[in-house]
Amino acid sequence: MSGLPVPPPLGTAMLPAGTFAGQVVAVTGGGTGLGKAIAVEFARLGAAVAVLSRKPEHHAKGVAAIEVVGAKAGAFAVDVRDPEAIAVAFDEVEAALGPVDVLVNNAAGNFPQPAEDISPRGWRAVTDIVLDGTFFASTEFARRARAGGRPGAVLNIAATYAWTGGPGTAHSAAAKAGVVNLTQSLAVEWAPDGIRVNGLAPGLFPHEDVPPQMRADTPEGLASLARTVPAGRVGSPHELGWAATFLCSPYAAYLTGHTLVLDGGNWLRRGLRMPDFLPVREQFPPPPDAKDRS
Ligand SMILES: CCCCCCC/C=C/C(=O)SCCNC(=O)CCNC(=O)[C@H](O)C(C)(C)COP(=O)(O)OP(=O)(O)OC[C@H]1O[C@@H](n2cnc3c(N)ncnc32)[C@H](O)[C@@H]1OP(=O)(O)O
Ligand SMILES: NC(=O)C1=CN([C@@H]2O[C@H](COP(=O)(O)OP(=O)(O)OC[C@H]3O[C@@H](n4cnc5c(N)ncnc54)[C@H](OP(=O)(O)O)[C@@H]3O)[C@@H](O)[C@H]2O)C=CC1
Repeated sequence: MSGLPVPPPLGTAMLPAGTFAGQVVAVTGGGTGLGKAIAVEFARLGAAVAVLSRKPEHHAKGVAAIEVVGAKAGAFAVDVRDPEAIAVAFDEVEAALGPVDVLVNNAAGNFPQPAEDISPRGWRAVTDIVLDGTFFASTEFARRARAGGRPGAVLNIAATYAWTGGPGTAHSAAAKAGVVNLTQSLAVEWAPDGIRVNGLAPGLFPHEDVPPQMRADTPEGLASLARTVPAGRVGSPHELGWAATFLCSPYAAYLTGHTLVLDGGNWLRRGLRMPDFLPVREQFPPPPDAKDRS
């Protein structure tokens, strides 16, 4: 045995068919990577899915992937850093598909860089998208659900370095830590309204849309990444979709305020004896065309 068993293939149902029939699910950043995989799993279970993000080319990819599994889809232009634009996008989703029942806060920005090299605008871009964007979208969702007397579910996509921090991720890790904490505050505030708020923290889930600095493109690169994980492999995006649909489903009706880690045991692998320490500047050397911010 060289690790944990492999999962069933893409397309295998985990929850009963129609679990989200008649529901509208909004996924921020649902046109690429993990957001797209999550959107597709909701669609497979009967939801109409709204993709909320900035770029038309990502809208087209998300809608195509959702429609392929036979579900209704729509794409709506929004920058989650702008609360007024979020309100407009929710109006548009309601007009096109109906009121949102499930919100997945998946949109993120990230670029690995030593902390002292992150410019103020770079810091704000990442933390505004990840933490402020999650807050703005969640509160817009909850105000509408409460006004309509509808229950609902919010799922916040975190990362395992939310608990540990880590080299090259000062901005992203701080923002994700805020997201995990926000998940807990909103869960307790909104439980009386029938709104559950949970989180999902992925480990290593490489895919074609992740920015070049965070990619493992070659088979050798992927194999070497897999060897770093106790499970012996990286995650498949549809596995994240299964966890996401479970957390937002009626089968998790008593589960709120929890952030589930899905990482093949990776964040627990620290031992008494570790590989030689590699300083952040050796892990993430500046690209040749990097701006000189000194
Ligand atoms: C190997 C397996 C995978 C491992 C994954 C590990 C964990 C992954 C976690 C993730 O979150 S993956 C998600 C990553 N996805 C994205 O980042 C996609 C979207 N990204 C963006 O849109 C940009 O990168 C952005 C910067 C986050 C936001 O874009 P925006 O248009 O608002 O900003 P800009 O005006 O372009 O830039 C603002 C500011 O940021 C600086 N900056 C941008 N990119 C970089 C970079 N690569 N390196 C250094 N600095 C960067 C940019 O220069 C601006 O600052 P100033 O120059 O004006 O000071
Ligand atoms: N891939 C991995 O291994 C890991 C990923 N994660 C998390 O998983 C989630 C998905 O990441 P992943 O799929 O890998 O990355 P992607 O880069 O593929 O996805 C990021 C998405 O966010 C959207 N987005 C970015 N900025 C904004 C904004 N200002 N407003 C609205 N949408 C925005 C982008 O769409 P657009 O450009 O159209 O706006 C894009 O679809 C993120 O929360 C990430 O932090 C966590 C740990 C590991």
